[in-house]
Amino acid sequence: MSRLITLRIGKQSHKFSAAHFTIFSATDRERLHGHNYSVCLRIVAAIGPEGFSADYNVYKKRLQDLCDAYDEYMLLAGDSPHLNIDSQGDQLRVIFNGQTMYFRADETLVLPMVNITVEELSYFLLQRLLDDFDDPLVQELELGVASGPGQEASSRWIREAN
Ligand SMILES: Nc1nc2c(c(=O)[nH]1)N=C([C@H](O)[C@H](O)COP(=O)(O)OP(=O)(O)OP(=O)(O)O)CN2
Repeated sequence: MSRLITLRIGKQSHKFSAAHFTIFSATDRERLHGHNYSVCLRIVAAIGPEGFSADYNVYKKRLQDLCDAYDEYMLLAGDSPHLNIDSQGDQLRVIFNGQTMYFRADETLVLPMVNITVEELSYFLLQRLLDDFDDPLVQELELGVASGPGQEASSRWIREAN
């Protein structure tokens, strides 16, 4: 039987500030606003022979890099069926329900998700973490994103049994 432990990582610096609007339906959306999103990670891993499991410094750095990559951007849901997004010189033109909005292209990220919600962000950031992940001791990862205190969603990866 392997000895499993749980590591929880979520430093104060593991956050990013971004602007967005949640889309509720084809005709209903929030006004543009921002959040200080915070990101945390739960790691379930087998303990190794040296008395530690996953080196948390590695994951602290990975979370920080992820947060830095999305900090101070306007986030748009590139897979939303309700948004029409096209490039107009140095601007992105976004049409929602007949309303047109323009955002600076270099300050906007169009992300592959259907909505900019904590649910979608947690899944997206977890996939980015898994993109170059190769720690055989790790059995489970759960990445949480909070848009403020008390409102968080998380997405989970579990290693498949061989
Ligand atoms: N299931 C989800 N529901 C909602 C999400 C989400 O990501 N997943 N997001 C939002 C809003 O973007 C966001 O929460 C804004 O809400 P609002 O109440 O205006 O303000 P705060 O988040 O700052 O929360 P306070 O309680 O007012 O401090 C909505 N729903």
